[in-house]
Formats: sequence, C-alpha cells, structure tokens
Amino acid sequence: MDMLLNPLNRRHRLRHDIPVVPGAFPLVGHLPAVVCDLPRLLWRAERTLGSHFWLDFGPAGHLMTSLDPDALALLRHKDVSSALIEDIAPELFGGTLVAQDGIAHRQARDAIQAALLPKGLTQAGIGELFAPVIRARVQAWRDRGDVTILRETGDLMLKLIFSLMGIPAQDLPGWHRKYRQLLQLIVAPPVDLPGLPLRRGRAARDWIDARLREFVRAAREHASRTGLINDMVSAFDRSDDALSDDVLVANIRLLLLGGHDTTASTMAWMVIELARQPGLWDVLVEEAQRVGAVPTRHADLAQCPVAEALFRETLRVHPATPLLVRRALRELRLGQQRIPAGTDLCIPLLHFSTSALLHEAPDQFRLARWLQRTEPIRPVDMLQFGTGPHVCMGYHLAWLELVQFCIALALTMHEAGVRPRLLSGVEKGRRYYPTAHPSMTIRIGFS
Ligand code: HEM
Repeated sequence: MDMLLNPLNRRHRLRHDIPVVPGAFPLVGHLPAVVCDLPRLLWRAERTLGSHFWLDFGPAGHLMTSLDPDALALLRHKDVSSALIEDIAPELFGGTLVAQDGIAHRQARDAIQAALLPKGLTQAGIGELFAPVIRARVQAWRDRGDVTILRETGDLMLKLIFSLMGIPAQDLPGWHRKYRQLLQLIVAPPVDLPGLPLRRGRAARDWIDARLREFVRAAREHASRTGLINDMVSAFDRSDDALSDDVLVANIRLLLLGGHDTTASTMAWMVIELARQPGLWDVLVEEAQRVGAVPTRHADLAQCPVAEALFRETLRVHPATPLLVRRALRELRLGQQRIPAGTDLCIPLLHFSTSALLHEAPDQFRLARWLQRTEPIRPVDMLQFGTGPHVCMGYHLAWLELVQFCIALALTMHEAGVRPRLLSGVEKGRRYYPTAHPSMTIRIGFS
C-alpha cells in the first residue's frame, strides 16, 4: 500500500532554502503518514530530499526535521526551547514541566526526581509493591489463554503508576480510554464539534483533572500518607512562589501519562517479540529459572542481563516516543545547514534509534548487541528516553518494571508449560504518533 499522502500535492517547494516534503493535505498536512507510516515517510524524504526537510504537522504547523545525528545535540542546546510542546497541545501540556525551560523547569523537576531514582524507588519499596501485581496479572493471562495485548499492558501499567503515586486504582479501562482520547489533542484539527477529537480530548482532560483534584485534596487532608502524589503536593505547596493547583494537577496528569503509555507500548512489543522469536523466549526462560523470583530492587537487576537486553533492544527497535519537538530561539547551525531563529524543529528519535550510523545491523533484533558489550551504556544507547535537561525521569522505573515483567511472564508461563504465541498479524494498525504503539487489536495466546 502506498503512503497516506495527498496525490494532488506534488509540487516541490522550499522554505528558508530547505525542501518541503510534497504530499501534504489541507488542514492535517502530513499527519496521516506521520501517524501510520513514519519510518517510510522519513526514509523516502531522506532519499529524495536529503537530511533536512520540512514536515507539515497540520494544526502544529511546519517542523524542520533533521536526520543528521548532530541534531541530537540540539536537545542539550541552551538556545533550544521546549515551549513548542505547549503551543502544539496547550490543553494537554500547558503548565507542565515537559514544556518549560530553565529555572521553572528545574523547580518542577526537583519536586519529583528523587522519588524516581533508584535510591528513592528502593526506599519506597516500589519493586516489592509491583512484583505481586505483575505476577497476578500474568497469572490471569495464563488462566485466560489469550489476551488483546496492548489493552492488557495499558491496564497493568496504569495500575502500577497509580500505586506508585499512592492513589486508588479504580476503573482502569475508563482511565485508559480517557488518556487515549487526551492524546488526540496533539493531532486534533482545530474544529470543536461534538464527536470530533478536539471536543472528546477536552472532555477527557476535564474528566481526568476532576479526579486528580480529588486526589490532591485527599493528599492535603492526609499529609502523613506515603506516595508520590503526597510528595508532589507538599513540594509544590512549599515552593517559594507557591505554584497553583492547576499547575500541580497538570504535572500529575503528565506523570500518569508518561508513566503508563510508553511502558505499556514497550511491554506489548516485548511480548510480541517473544511470541514471534521462539529463541528469545527460550533464553529468557533459562534466565528466569536461574534467578527463580521476580527481582524487587535495582541492585538485583544486574542478575537479569537477558531481560535487560530485551528491554533495551525492544525500545531500540520500537521506540515509544518516536519524535521530539523543539524551537530554535536563535539562529543555529547544523553542519552546513542554517536554522533561522524561531524555527520549529522535529528530532525523530525513531530514525536515530534504527540508524546504521549508530548501530550495526540496525534492522536486526539482536540481544547480543547488549549482552556482549563491555563498555557502559552511553546516552546514545538510551536515546529513546531523550537527552539533556528533559531526559526522561522514568528511565529507572521503566527499567525496573519491564525487567520485573519479563521474569514474571517467563516464570508463570513456563511453570504452566506454555509460551506466548502470536494470534494476529503485526504490521497492520501500528501507530507512530503522538506515541508509538503496536495495533490495539493484536492478540497473544499462551499455549
Ligand atoms: C519505556 C518507557 C519510557 C520512554 C520510552 C520514555 C520516553 C521519554 C522521552 C523521550 C522523554 C523526553 C521528552 C522531551 O525531551 O521532550 C521523556 C520525558 C519524561 N518522562 Fe518518560 N519515558 C518512559 C517512561 C516514563 C515513566 C515510567 C515515567 C514516570 C513515572 C516517565 C516520565 C517522564 C517525565 C515526567 C518526562 C518529562 C521530563 C522533563 O521534561 O523534564 N517516563 N520520556
């Protein structure tokens, strides 16, 4: 099938001397191809136009997209801002730390960071909290015999992040649905009519925020309770220029989103890869039998190199955040390329994550690239988590829960004499934007 591009728009144009990819539709630009076919879109643009080109993100406007590995350095550049993220989806990212720069960003990050580092996670006993929840969920999969994988991993990851936050996890499918509608705010055409994504996304945001306000109120009433939400409420209440509840709620909403959507997608891809590569499953089962139990502390993760390699390689091949956006505050240079001040930028992590410039045999799913390495993990090896001041705050948490999950899955299924098997095709229905995930309908059997 050819790409979702506008056949009537074949004109080659330049903006600031940089080519615009042909094929944009009115109103939605290249978004249909970005959402459904990003790797091919980037590959074709690079082949025909070179390393720099404009993509039209519809309501978000034109973003200068760079496939030059030096573009990764822009994520650490002092004259590059994250404010564009708020402009793209003000209702979703307004007031959140992901869209802030400088001191405001640092302050909000400081209120959360320590709890998500290995020491904070260990002190709060997060591994012990998660292990039985993960184990119970995979046991339920074994008993049912087959599952729609992304729906299941979405529920599980929401449950885990809720328990880390210290808030009651009720109606998880409802929350999951609302978060999917909320994400549509990033790509919604600016038409506010009943049934359209903008109206549904706004309603989802109001639904989520009303519940988060309740949790904030409860946290203030029971200040002695533990959980990240209580830490955040007290840190925000203590801050010098007391931040408003709107900002607090927006950041909790962001954390719940960041804490489940990306990991749910990665977890679903892990199961899919284990189902379609029997050799992978066998080495994982061997490791799980050797360790004998689900690890609970960061210090224990070193005993699970296969599960860790599976986590890293799954993310490399299927990065859950396939592109990052930024704005150049001043004129910048990228090699020979001049980037005018005010340019909106797209940095496609997906491209670099699977680039032959950074990885040997990038299209092959190879655990050996992690298992046989002798040097420590470099920033470029974990670029799926971003880099620079906005580097993902959940890296250690994601690592812990995904390794826990692999070991729990292998132990549970192997004890029952079953293994994961793919019950549907994988290529159809994949999505790459706003976040990347396998098709919602993929089913996995355990037999
Ligand atoms: C596989 C899992 C994950 C992936 C691939 C991932 C990816 C990313 C990426 C690429 C960024 C950088 C955004 C930017 O620079 O604009 C980011 C930021 C962030 N992530 Fe994650 N993430 C994951 C898991 C998590 C988890 C589990 C949490 C929370 C508990 C989390 C919370 C955050 C937060 C709060 C930010 C914003 C940081 C800032 O702007 O300073 N993430 N993540």
